[in-house]
Amino acid sequence: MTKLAIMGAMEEEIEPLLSHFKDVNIVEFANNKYYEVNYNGLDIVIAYSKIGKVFASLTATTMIEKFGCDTLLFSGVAGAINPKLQIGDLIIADKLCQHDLDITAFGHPNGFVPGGSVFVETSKELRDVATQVANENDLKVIVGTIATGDQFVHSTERKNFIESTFKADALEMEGASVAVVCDALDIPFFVLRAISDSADMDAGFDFDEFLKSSAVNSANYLIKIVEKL
Ligand SMILES: Nc1ncnc2c(CN3C[C@H](CSc4cnccn4)[C@@H](O)C3)c[nH]c12
Repeated sequence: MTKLAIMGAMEEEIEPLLSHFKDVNIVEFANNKYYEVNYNGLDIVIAYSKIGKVFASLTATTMIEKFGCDTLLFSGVAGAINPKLQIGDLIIADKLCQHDLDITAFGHPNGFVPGGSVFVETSKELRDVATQVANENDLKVIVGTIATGDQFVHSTERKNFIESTFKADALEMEGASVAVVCDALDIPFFVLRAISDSADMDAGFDFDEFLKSSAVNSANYLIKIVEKL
């Protein structure tokens, strides 16, 4: 029986999801709150990790190892790199990387450490469900590469580095952590983001303006995917 983990990084990314459920049981653990619900017979654990790769790794690991989740979906917002991505647009990750992981001093490529890999792929099965839902609901969704790093990117210089180095389509601060954890624990996972800004000098202003509406875009699409699982 599937037990689903639904994760975000910020409260604003999870709040639009939690509002769909009643009878929520709250479990406090490791300085965080985990919300347990049952939806159409599906046991679901929902949490927002707090910002960044370390918190995201802790939450993803907890949802799998402590709560016994066997599938993990991430919903949230992201900065756009691919110019086809406008604010509010949806992107599903086919693979993710860490743009700030750098031991190039030892001849390794950006995003690589021994024992790891530059890119981690998401679950094709979950992506196929998502694509079917997008087609059924006439939703425009891009499938692409998402780059993760422990920084809010707000400069074209950093954005261009990420684009040229990883050919990434969007960037954020948690997805690749979830990818490494789920890959290591052999848990199918899926990362969905809606664009909140363009990671350039206006990113901070756009982010503040569009966080909520973009988080709702992602959450509404995710709920439709959950209903298909
Ligand atoms: N340009 C960008 N660069 C890096 N990441 C992002 C994201 C995705 N999320 C949003 C949030 C920004 S930091 C944060 C801190 N305090 C308040 C709000 N956000 C962090 O969880 C990563 C959207 N746009 C991004």
